[in-house]
Amino acid sequence: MDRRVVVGVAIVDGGRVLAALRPGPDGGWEFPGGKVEPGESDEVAAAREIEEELGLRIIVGAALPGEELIGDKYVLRVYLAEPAGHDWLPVLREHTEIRWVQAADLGTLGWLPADRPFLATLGHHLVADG
Ligand SMILES: Nc1nc2c([nH]c(=O)n2[C@H]2C[C@H](O)[C@@H](COP(=O)(O)OP(=O)(O)OP(=O)(O)O)O2)c(=O)[nH]1
Repeated sequence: MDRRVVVGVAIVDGGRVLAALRPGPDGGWEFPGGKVEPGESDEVAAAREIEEELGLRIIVGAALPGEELIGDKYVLRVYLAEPAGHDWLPVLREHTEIRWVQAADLGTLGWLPADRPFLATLGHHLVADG
């Protein structure tokens, strides 16, 4: 069976990315997002999940290179995005904490294992964006 895609959304604003803390024993810092539904594009899933989880409207951009396996059922892709506006009042429906993180601090968070390979490329992008 094909692996289902999980989209992680790297929401970038002013040289920082939004990291979110997933609670629980398998928790850790991650890119907010979730599973792509059958028939849904990655980009539509990304926008839907971010609206659902954080109440934030975003503009979805390019995927970072690569895919990472999560267990034996899922594969993680990470998409760049930016907030559609600057009037966001954060609501946390699935996460216990969020942080805007600059490139130099990316390595200090306890990221989920599948997210770590994306951090170097993301860091370059944040420096260019800042
Ligand atoms: N959203 C997200 N999930 C990640 C990342 N890295 C990583 O290993 N995961 C894992 C954690 C979860 O096991 C899985 C995503 O599941 P999820 O619970 O966010 O998916 P969902 O919102 O569609 O939830 P559900 O409808 O299935 O309950 O992928 C990441 O950066 N973002």
